[in-house]
Amino acid sequence: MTVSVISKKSVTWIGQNLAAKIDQELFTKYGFKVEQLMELAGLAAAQAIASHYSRGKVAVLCGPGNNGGDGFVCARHLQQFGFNPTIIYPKESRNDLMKNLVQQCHTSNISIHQTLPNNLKDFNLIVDALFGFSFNPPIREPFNEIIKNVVESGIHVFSIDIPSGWNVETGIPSSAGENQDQAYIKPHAVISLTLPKLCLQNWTGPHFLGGRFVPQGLVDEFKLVMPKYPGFEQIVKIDDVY
Ligand SMILES: NC(=O)C1=CN([C@@H]2O[C@H](COP(=O)(O)OP(=O)(O)OC[C@H]3O[C@@H](n4cnc5c(N)ncnc54)[C@H](O)[C@@H]3O)[C@@H](O)[C@H]2O)[C@@H](O)CC1
Ligand SMILES: [K+]
Repeated sequence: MTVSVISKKSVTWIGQNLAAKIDQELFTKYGFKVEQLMELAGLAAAQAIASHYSRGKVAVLCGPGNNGGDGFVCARHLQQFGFNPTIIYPKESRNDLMKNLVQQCHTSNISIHQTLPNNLKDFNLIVDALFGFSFNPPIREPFNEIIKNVVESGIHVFSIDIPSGWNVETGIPSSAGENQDQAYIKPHAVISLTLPKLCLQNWTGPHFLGGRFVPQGLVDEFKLVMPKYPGFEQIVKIDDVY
């Protein structure tokens, strides 16, 4: 599958407040349910992974918030695409949305674990769906230890929306003068959702963009420049080529 490329300069790059505002309006003024957008976000992530990596064993790390929800949806679609996903879900959330996602994966025979498996080395890819645009450092346990182990494993990591542990606007903790003990994901590839966040502006690795669901009224209201998706595609790639 060939993914169309767009220029870095052809979209708006957004900070944490604007990302949260867009999110809120989608659910209030525009009447979306989180499940609807999460399904499209997780599907876009799975499509980006399938376009970029060979089929194999994938460990999907799911956090307690909606970024984690994207991870559960992504795992379901990866299974449909012929991958063999396993979910690692360290901090169970009590809300119905996450409970339903657990049930969907469980009944699809996708195994769900609380801690990293001992055989992590057997996995071909790790999907990072721990934290998205609502992450506020410093990172709390058990996530700091998990991220350290993931980085040490050397396995390629695909991050959803934001590499976990990064400050949403300033990027890796050390560059922001924050605590050096803070672990952070070093992604091999990323998919930004809706619009790319400021933390990735200087990042040069494979960068996908998905989340083709923002209504025109919201685009006009916040004066956003959205990606031009070709045809009926759900993902594009961001590059410096133009
Ligand atoms: N607006 C959009 O485009 C959409 C966004 N979605 C996803 O939703 C994400 C945002 O979801 P949420 O707002 O639920 O938040 P996140 O999933 O980014 O994170 C919130 C969770 O992380 C925990 N957390 C925050 N900082 C922490 C720290 N320092 N240490 C440990 N735990 C910490 C919080 O307690 C909370 O449970 C996006 O990044 C994206 O992945 C999609 O699901 C739907 C559409
Ligand atoms: K993430």
